Amino acid sequence: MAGTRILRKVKVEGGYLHFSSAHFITYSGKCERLHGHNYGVLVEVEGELGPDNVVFDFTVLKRRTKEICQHLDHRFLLPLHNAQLELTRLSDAWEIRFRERRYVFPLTDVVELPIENSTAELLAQYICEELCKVLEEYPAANLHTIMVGVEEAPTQMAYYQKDLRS
Ligand SMILES: Nc1nc2c(c(=O)[nH]1)N=C([C@H](O)[C@H](O)COP(=O)(O)OP(=O)(O)OP(=O)(O)O)CN2
Repeated sequence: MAGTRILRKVKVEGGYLHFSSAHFITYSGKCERLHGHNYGVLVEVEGELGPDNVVFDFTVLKRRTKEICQHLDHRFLLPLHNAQLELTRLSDAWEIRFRERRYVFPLTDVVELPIENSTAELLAQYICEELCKVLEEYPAANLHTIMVGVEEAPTQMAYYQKDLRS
């Protein structure tokens, strides 16, 4: 029917869309012990068909998501806006204090993230916002939403979805 809007989805997942990082989160006034995850990432983009009969090019989406994963890979995920942590940037290291606990990580081993906590939810949001910056380089008038999922383990995943039309 003329004028009917058909929405489609493309998804990239698996392969090299992963990162292995160390972290801890704070919750309920407590702080987890330092540990790591092999995180998996998925991205879904929803929209109408573009001029090349694709919603968004898988190849580009994978490559740009991989770049973000590489930025996080083999690093300690430092939540810069966590009010429960006392953070001090030394000349060569980040010092992190939570009550009597004290961690010191070399700057080279840390990725500084503009988030409150390195939960899967906020990591998904961070990756999504970084991808949105990247998408500005491509024609995107046909796109409606983008969703990023971050898998901490096969049993647990968090998603963040953003409306690209508002
Ligand atoms: N909604 C969320 N809940 C939790 C998050 C999160 O990011 N979002 N994160 C954690 C912890 O960081 C933790 O790494 C995962 O906790 P948990 O699955 O309990 O830990 P285990 O791997 O030890 O669990 P088992 O499956 O029992 O081995 C917690 N919650």
